[in-house]
Amino acid sequence: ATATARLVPRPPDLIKWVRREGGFIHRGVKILPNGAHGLGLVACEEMSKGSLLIALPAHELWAMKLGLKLLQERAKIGSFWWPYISNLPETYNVPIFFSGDDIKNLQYAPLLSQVNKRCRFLLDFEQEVKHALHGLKSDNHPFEGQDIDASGLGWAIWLDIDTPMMLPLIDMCNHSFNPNAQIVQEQDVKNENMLIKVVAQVPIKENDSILINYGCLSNDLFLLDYGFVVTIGGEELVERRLLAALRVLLANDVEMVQRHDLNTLQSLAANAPLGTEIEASAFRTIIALCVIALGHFPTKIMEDESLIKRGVSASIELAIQFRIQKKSVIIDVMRELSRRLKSLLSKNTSAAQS
Ligand SMILES: C[S@@+](CC[C@H](N)C(=O)[O-])C[C@H]1O[C@@H](n2cnc3c(N)ncnc32)[C@H](O)[C@@H]1O
Repeated sequence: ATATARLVPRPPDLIKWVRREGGFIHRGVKILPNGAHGLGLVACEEMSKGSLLIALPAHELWAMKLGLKLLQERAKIGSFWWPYISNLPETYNVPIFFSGDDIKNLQYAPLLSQVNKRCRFLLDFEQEVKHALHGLKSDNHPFEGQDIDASGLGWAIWLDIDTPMMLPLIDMCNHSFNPNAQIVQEQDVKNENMLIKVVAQVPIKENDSILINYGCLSNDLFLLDYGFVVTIGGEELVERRLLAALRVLLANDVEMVQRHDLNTLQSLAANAPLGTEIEASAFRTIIALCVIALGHFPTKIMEDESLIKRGVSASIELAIQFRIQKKSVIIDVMRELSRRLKSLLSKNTSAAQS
């Protein structure tokens, strides 16, 4: 999503519209371009922890299922929802819009099965809607004569995947796993309606982006639902629980295991806590798991690179880059563990010789 790729090139002012409709927006909150993330909300002044940044006015449609309703509204220029809808990206760079060739190029099983499932659903749905609308005159047509196809439905449904709500302005917030703001829902004291607010979770400095956590999703789902991936690979070389589990499984001396606390067993820095032999077996097992994981990819990195060179759509390039990154993380782990294994074994040999 970029600043220019809106449904309307010069959309009406969303902030003004939300305020006019009774919503609250902190005076320091602005919509600004946010690099490769498209538009985003930015703090133009310091805000303390707990500050109310946005409160949407209670409105039955804020919490309404989107989908077809959005498509219906998209047809009505100047409708109540127009300032919101016209600010939405025209399309989303997500695999729902992949073509058949793109899907073949992707060749990555977990994503492919999701894409196929969704595409099949959209295509079936397109047929059903077409059937129901067949022969309707335009003055009777619920979508004002708009052609309702799988891609339009995909556009509408995309918005509905994780947040089954219309959240004008709030949905301008970009994602981070270290968010500085969060969405809270509160019952309005005056009536039954839910109030939806964004509140600063930590102190926010001037010029900071206002970021919320979209959820603890896997990168596969981030790519599928939002068209981006977050940095992969953590600070640790080996997942701590996996390391502890392997050390314990491979050990045959219960007492020796019991002499160590869980933190030590989970730590790669704790040098071979159960002895060199167990440590070497644990490293070999992890290296073998890496080999199996690499074997599950249908392509080699070189093939991925040549696919990109041949020229593919932006979404496919992102998916392929993601696949390359995943493989690189695995290869780096194998390389580092092999190095550690070698040094472990050589220390062992020199200890035995002396
Ligand atoms: C709910 S919208 C956020 C507003 C959006 N940036 C815009 O310009 O309308 C979600 C989209 O923002 C972008 N985005 C949000 N967080 C991101 C992140 N951490 N990295 C990359 N892109 C991100 C992606 O394009 C995603 O599909």
